[in-house]
Amino acid sequence: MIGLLGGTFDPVHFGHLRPAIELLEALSLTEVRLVPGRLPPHRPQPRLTPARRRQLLQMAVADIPGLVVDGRELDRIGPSYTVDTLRAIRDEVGPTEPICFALGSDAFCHLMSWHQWTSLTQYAHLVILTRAGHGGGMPAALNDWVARYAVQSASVLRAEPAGRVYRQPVARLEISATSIRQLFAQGRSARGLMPDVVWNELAGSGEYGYPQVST
Ligand SMILES: Nc1ncnc2c1ncn2[C@@H]1O[C@H](COP(=O)(O)OP(=O)(O)OP(=O)(O)O)[C@@H](O)[C@H]1O
Ligand SMILES: O=C(O)c1ccc[n+]([C@@H]2O[C@H](COP(=O)([O-])O)[C@@H](O)[C@H]2O)c1
Repeated sequence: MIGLLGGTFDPVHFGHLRPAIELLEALSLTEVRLVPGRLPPHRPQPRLTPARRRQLLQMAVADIPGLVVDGRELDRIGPSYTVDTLRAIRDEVGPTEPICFALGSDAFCHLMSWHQWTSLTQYAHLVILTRAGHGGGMPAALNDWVARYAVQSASVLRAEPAGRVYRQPVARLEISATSIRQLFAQGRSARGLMPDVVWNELAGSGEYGYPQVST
């Protein structure tokens, strides 16, 4: 059973990595693939280029067994729709291998606006990760939909290739890429919020406006 965590990763931080590691262990996954999007369909375009976000992600996971980068969305032209990614991965792994697509509870709340959202569970299970600072607010219609597919035991995920919704509690880390970009823009340190190798790279390059040049 493999896991996927899609995102913008602008930049990657411990709020991505720690939940991914906990997911790997809790569901005994063979691997968790971090899948950076090239052209997020739903938000302002990332500050860093696709190539740079891929490079930083690769640096971040280099020493973490079980976490790998899947760059297929960066290599694809057009909006990075998750349904296209899941369909492609399903074709690769075959019809029986369970796939778990994980997403934070904040992202999950917007699921009904995603491209062909009802088809997502044709290809994968959806795993909702608890996210600090996000107090719920799931639309009633989505709540009803979840109730039809939700399972309480991870063993059910293993027994079927796709089609279920599961909640995985993970460490509540109040870290976001938005707040990290703000720290950089203010010339403040973001050390400790991401692997040192990523921090050193970003701090040294002046990306996100760091350090501020005083006039
Ligand atoms: N601190 C966190 N805890 C749990 N899940 C998280 C956390 N940060 C991000 N995620 C989840 O990881 C996935 C990718 O997130 P993304 O790359 O957009 O990071 P972000 O910090 O939310 O970025 P931004 O602040 O730019 O929106 C999403 O499913 C998101 O919900
Ligand atoms: O497919 C869609 O229409 C769609 C709409 C919004 C978000 N997503 C996916 O949700 C994941 C988390 O997105 P984000 O905004 O937190 O980076 C990422 O894999 C996105 O591609 C996908």
